[in-house]
Parts: sequence; C-alpha cells; structure tokens
Amino acid sequence: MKICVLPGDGIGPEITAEAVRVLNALDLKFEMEEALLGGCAVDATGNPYPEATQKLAQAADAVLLGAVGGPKWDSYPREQRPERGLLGIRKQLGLFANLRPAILYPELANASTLKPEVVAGLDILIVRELTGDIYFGQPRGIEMRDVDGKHQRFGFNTMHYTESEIRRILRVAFDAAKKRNKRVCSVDKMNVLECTQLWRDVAIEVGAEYPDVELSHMLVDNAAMQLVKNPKQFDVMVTGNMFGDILSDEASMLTGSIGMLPSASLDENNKGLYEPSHGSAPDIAGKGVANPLATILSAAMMLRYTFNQEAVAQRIEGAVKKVLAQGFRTGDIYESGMKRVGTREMGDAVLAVL
Ligand SMILES: NC(=O)c1ccc[n+]([C@@H]2O[C@H](COP(=O)([O-])OP(=O)(O)OC[C@H]3O[C@@H](n4cnc5c(N)ncnc54)[C@H](O)[C@@H]3O)[C@@H](O)[C@H]2O)c1
Ligand SMILES: CC(C)[C@H](C(=O)O)[C@@H](O)C(=O)O
Ligand SMILES: [Mg+2]
Repeated sequence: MKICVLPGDGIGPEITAEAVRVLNALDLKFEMEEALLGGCAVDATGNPYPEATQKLAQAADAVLLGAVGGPKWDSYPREQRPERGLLGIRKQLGLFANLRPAILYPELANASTLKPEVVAGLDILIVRELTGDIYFGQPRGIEMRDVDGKHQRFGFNTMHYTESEIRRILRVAFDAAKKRNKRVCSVDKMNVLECTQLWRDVAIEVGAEYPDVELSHMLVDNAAMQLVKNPKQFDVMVTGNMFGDILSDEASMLTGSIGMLPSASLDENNKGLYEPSHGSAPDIAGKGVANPLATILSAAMMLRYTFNQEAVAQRIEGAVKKVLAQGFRTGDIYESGMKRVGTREMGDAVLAVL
C-alpha cells in the first residue's frame, strides 16, 4: 500500500503530519514517501508539480495531500501558481470524481451556523466533477482587445463539458445514492449556460438507467439558498467543478467548520487523492492551531475507497467522534466549556482513542 504524501503549503505540513501519525498507528503496513507540490515546489524547482513528484504520485496507490497556495505566490505567473500544481495532479491522474461528504457530528450541533434542529442528522454527499468545466476550458487568458470602442484588457475562460465527462460523474453519484437514501439532486445553471443544459440533458438520460433512484434538478443559485434553508432535503448532490467547489465550502459550515470536511478525488479504478476540502489557511499557518480532523477523515476515506478497508476507515471515524465527545476542540469548532487544543494535541487525542 504505497502512499505519496504531499504536505504542501501553509497549514498543509501541520495537518498532514497528524494524518500520517494516524495511518502509522494502524495495524496496516504502508509505504509512505513525501514530495513537493504547490508553492514549496515552486520555491525549490520553479515548477508547482515537479517531475519527481509526478513519478511518485503515478507510482503510488494513493496520494495524501495537505493544501497548497498562499499570498507569497499570488502574483507569480500562472504556470508557477501553486494551484496549477493541484489542477495538474488531478488532471494527470484522471481524478474526475471528487467526493465531499458533509456530515454533522452530533457533538458539533452548536458549532454549525444553522439551528440544531435544522442540521441534526445532516449527511450530504457532494459529488463534484473535478477535471473539466471552466477550470480546464480552452482557450483562456488575458489579452488586449477592443471592447466598446476602447482598447483594454480582456480576460476569458470557457466552460465546457463533453457528454462522456458528464455521464461518468453522474454514474458515480447514482451509484453512491443507491447505497444511501436513493436521491440525487443534480445542480446546474441550465437557464443561462448551454454547457449546463447539456449537463441536465445527460443527467436525465443517466437517471433513466437508475429507476430506483429519484433524480431532481436544481439551479445553482437556489441550491446555495436551499443548503442553508433546509439542508436535510439533500442526499447526494452532483454538480460541475466550479459549482461544486463553492457549494462544498458552503456545506462545510453546516458541519461546524471547513476544518471538518474531508474529500476523496477518485479515478475510474478508485486510485485516489485524499485532501481536506479547505486551503492552506495562511492566516493561521505555523501557529499549530489548525484543525487536523478533515485531513484525518480524508485518510479514513483513503482506507475506504482505495484500500478497501471499510472497518479501519470506520475505526478512524469512530475515534474522531469519540474525541469530540470527550470535548476536544480546535479553535474553529471551540465553544465554551470544551477543551481547547492545538493541531498536535488533537492528533494525540485521536491516537489515544485508536
Ligand atoms: N486543496 C487546496 O490545496 C486548496 C483549497 C482551497 C484553497 N487553497 C488555497 O489556499 C489559500 C488560502 O485560501 P483561502 O483563505 O481562500 O481558504 P482557506 O480554506 O485556506 O481558509 C479559509 C478560512 O478557513 C480557515 N481554515 C481553513 N482550514 C482550517 C483548518 N483546518 N482549521 C481551522 N481553520 C481553517 C482559515 O483560517 C481561513 O480563515 C489560497 O492560496 C488558495 O488558493 C488550496
Ligand atoms: C485551490 C483550488 C484550485 C481548489 C479548487 O478550486 O478546486 C480548492 O479550492 C479546492 O476546493 O480543492
Ligand atoms: Mg475549494
């Protein structure tokens, strides 16, 4: 079981270290090797996804990633932006299916931004397409153009999806829903965007292959609103790359914090990259206060999807639930009366339960 570990930037190394400790505490033998991705890779090699990292990631069964990016690199040319490294690895490894489960641990009911009765028992799976959409559209760029008779800078990206890209992500969503509550809500903006009209047409076709799963459609602006109005109406939400990016950050707050939202990015054969849904959190980097639970829960997803170790995945998720029940809280989920801890102590608490 080969794991390529990419700590990345900002809080990345702090949170990844805790997930690695958790993996090493299990009765399983992993081969782990670390490499550079993101801003740290740009600093060392000039390339956000250097060749050495590509080799390691391609040879591994799974990748564990912290996060990339930070203000230091925001003004770098596009090809040297840390985020390009992340898009590069997702594309190169064919990781088209991004699973982002928004689950409320009952112990965090008060940390949610919604009233406890609105979120109690919340368990939504966001299925986000990850290698298409406006993120990878051609052409893209900034040019000088004549606009309204004036010569000025003109920025452009194109949104595009092929039928087969839509079909395969819809199938992931329907297959997941079959094992859950048998409801898929497909989120698009078909009232404006042709690309997502195609999305809706294909969703209806794929839906016909799954008569036992109920398919509904929702426009993305309404979906953003419904998520905070009545999130429990959703079981599986499936959507494109950009809408999924935004809706998953929104959904994270229903669970108490973005520091609680793990993710799996899978290819056709369940080779996967596992990372928290949040970023490198430059505002708290290096302080030892970041919540490592999203990364630890991402490691649990790795055991579930890539290594077929469902029982071990559940052991880790159970340990997380237990430390929350014991009152351990990092700053992002802290409420009075609880034990405020830092990144390392939260990792210690999970290890103690394991
Ligand atoms: N997958 C990734 O690597 C990834 C994802 C998102 C953003 N980014 C990058 O990260 C950088 C910062 O982005 P941003 O500030 O918009 O989003 P962010 O997710 O890094 O941070 C948003 C807010 O959430 C907090 N936060 C995030 N993770 C936390 C954790 N584990 N514990 C406690 N608090 C946490 C941060 O302190 C901040 O206040 C940017 O360069 C962005 O491109 C990377
Ligand atoms: C850093 C960025 C490229 C990335 C994305 O937009 O996919 C991030 O926001 C995420 O959610 O993983
Ligand atoms: Mg995001």
